[in-house]
Amino acid sequence: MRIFLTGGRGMVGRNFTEHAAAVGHDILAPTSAELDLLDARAVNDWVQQQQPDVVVHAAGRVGGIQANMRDPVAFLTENLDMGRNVVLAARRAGVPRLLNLGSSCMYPRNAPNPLAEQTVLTGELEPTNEGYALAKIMIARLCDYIGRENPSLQYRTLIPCNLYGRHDKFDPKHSHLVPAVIHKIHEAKSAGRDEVDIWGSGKVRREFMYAGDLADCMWRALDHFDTLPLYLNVGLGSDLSILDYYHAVARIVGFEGKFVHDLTKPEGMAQKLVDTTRLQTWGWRATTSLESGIAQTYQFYLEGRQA
Ligand SMILES: NC(=O)c1ccc[n+]([C@@H]2O[C@H](COP(=O)([O-])OP(=O)(O)OC[C@H]3O[C@@H](n4cnc5c(N)ncnc54)[C@H](OP(=O)(O)O)[C@@H]3O)[C@@H](O)[C@H]2O)c1
Ligand SMILES: C[C@@H]1O[C@H](OP(=O)(O)OP(=O)(O)OC[C@H]2O[C@@H](n3cnc4c(=O)[nH]c(N)nc43)[C@H](O)[C@@H]2O)[C@@H](O)[C@H](O)[C@@H]1O
Repeated sequence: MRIFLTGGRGMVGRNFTEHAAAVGHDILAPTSAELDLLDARAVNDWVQQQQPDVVVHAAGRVGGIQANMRDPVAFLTENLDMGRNVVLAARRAGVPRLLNLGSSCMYPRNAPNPLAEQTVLTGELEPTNEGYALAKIMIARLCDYIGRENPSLQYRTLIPCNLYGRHDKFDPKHSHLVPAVIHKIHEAKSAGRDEVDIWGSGKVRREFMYAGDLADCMWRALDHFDTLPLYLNVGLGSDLSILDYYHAVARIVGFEGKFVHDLTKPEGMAQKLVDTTRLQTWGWRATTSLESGIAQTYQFYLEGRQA
């Protein structure tokens, strides 16, 4: 396959290109410096020229709860503009297949957990990431509409739960929970501190999948494109409390100190667990345990610090 991968240098993109299934495929993955996805004309020209068999849209402005709260304008407009430019360029060039990456933030804050695909757009969104979620919903819907108008174009959306893994972002300004906790606990241990702060009560729940598993699912999606529903949740089907993640990282890093709660920090959704019924019927499940995923991510973090 000749694949146009956006976001090829990001966490999802790198896990996708590093997967064993990537061997033998022609993956075109320009960086943002080579192709700015905010530039509609450049994206159109590029797709027309390259004529890929499939587009995998894994670029975006992505970050944890605080980054989303700090910069809702950029999270909305950049994700909307990139998505629109990529999807419309694919349609204009007649690219028959497109795999779009959504996010579990697309679900209403009060939708019943586990979050089923048909509950998108049935209620108000979580305010801490509303801008990002709005953009994600619009691009997923754009993909639906295109398929309705032209059934020969199969544009599908995967809706992953929270992710972590190799090539994650560890800078506290942008990081999601798991890389943030790895960085905090490693720093505390290295400095001989016996206390680490947890944002919030530690009681809210999250479902974190290893990005290598998502990459495996994406490759299966490309190999079985005809069987993909319009929206497909990609998750583990189980979640843990924030405190559980702190304990899991502490075990791997070897930190024996205590945790204190910073209740001034935001908590976001109380729970965000995706319904995996459709995923199971489709025939895929994640295989990396939390311990193994955190150990591999911590190894990656340590290599980055030595470099
Ligand atoms: N991380 C998660 O927890 C999570 C969970 C659910 C869904 N997702 C979805 O998965 C996808 C990938 O996320 P990720 O975690 O891999 O993000 P990431 O690591 O932040 O990577 C984002 C990528 O987008 C590219 N990009 C940003 N602005 C661009 C622009 N103007 N032009 C071209 N490329 C641009 C960046 O390219 P350069 O590096 O070349 O600048 C980067 O490679 C996103 O759609 C995200 O919403 C992520
Ligand atoms: C998948 C992502 O979900 C994101 O929501 P969301 O799960 O709350 O994003 P995260 O930042 O991964 O997780 C936030 C949850 O972890 C708690 N938490 C505890 N300690 C920390 C810490 O040190 N750093 C961080 N970041 N959180 C921490 C935080 O209170 C909140 O309940 C969206 O904002 C994004 O748009 C994205 O879609």
